[in-house]
Amino acid sequence: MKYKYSTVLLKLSGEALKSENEIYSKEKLEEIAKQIVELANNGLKLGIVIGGGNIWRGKLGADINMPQIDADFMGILATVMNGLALESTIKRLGYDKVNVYSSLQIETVTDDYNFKKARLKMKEGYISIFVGGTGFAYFTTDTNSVIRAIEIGADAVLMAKNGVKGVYDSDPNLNPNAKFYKKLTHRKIADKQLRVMDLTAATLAKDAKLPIEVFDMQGPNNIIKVMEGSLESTIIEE
Ligand SMILES: Nc1ncnc2c1ncn2[C@@H]1O[C@H](COP(=O)(O)OP(=O)(O)O)[C@@H](O)[C@H]1O
Ligand SMILES: O=c1ccn([C@@H]2O[C@H](COP(=O)(O)OP(=O)(O)O)[C@@H](O)[C@H]2O)c(=O)[nH]1
Repeated sequence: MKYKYSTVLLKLSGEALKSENEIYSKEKLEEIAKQIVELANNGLKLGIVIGGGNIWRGKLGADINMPQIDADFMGILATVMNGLALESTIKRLGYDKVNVYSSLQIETVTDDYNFKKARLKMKEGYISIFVGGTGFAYFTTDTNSVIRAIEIGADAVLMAKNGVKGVYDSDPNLNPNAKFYKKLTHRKIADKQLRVMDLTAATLAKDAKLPIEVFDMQGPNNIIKVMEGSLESTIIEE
């Protein structure tokens, strides 16, 4: 199958993995992993950044009087758990060439990372799962997605949303008349404060001239469809 891209960085939020009451849905993990395996088997070079929002976000720290920096590191650890859950599901589906690279060195369960090694392994068909975010508090995995995309030489960041098909001029869940954008510049994201990623990530992507494609991953094979170019989405580029 011909895909639009040859190397991508796929950003998944933690929300994508959860069920109604559990931090993990077996069905959702399998649905995501199945598509990732098909894409990798068809030659797409895949880097994946996974968030931690199904388990913990730093902003929750305030609820328990926890300093932001401590709360953020809990969120960083949540991303490690999610990366291991995804790795295990991908391997259970029979695809063994997976590396989990963590910004926090956790030798027992993650691989040590340098971008040159990751690029070589990806040329051999290895999927790179990046966990631990940037490894710094006060950031989010959106920023880490842009950083890792630059490092692996990705053609684009594929930003998966849950139930929203792309970027609008306002929150479509609050404003039924929100206008959908098929195309946008990075600058417009910042200028119009469109909440689709944090401004640090948008600015970094603009400076690196890195395209971002925002799509809704909820839907049968939507991750495959967006790579084939057959899914309506928002493309952000200069
Ligand atoms: N301009 C916008 N375009 C699209 N979605 C927006 C916008 N502003 C706010 N939203 C809201 O942001 C939500 C996605 O939030 P986000 O934290 O990025 O989700 P995810 O956890 O999927 O990454 C959407 O469900 C939507 O309700
Ligand atoms: O570089 C990073 C990435 C993540 N986080 C923390 O980890 C949490 C989970 O990451 P994120 O919110 O990006 O996950 P997602 O919303 O994509 O599930 C964030 O709220 C932050 O508290 C962080 O401190 N630094």
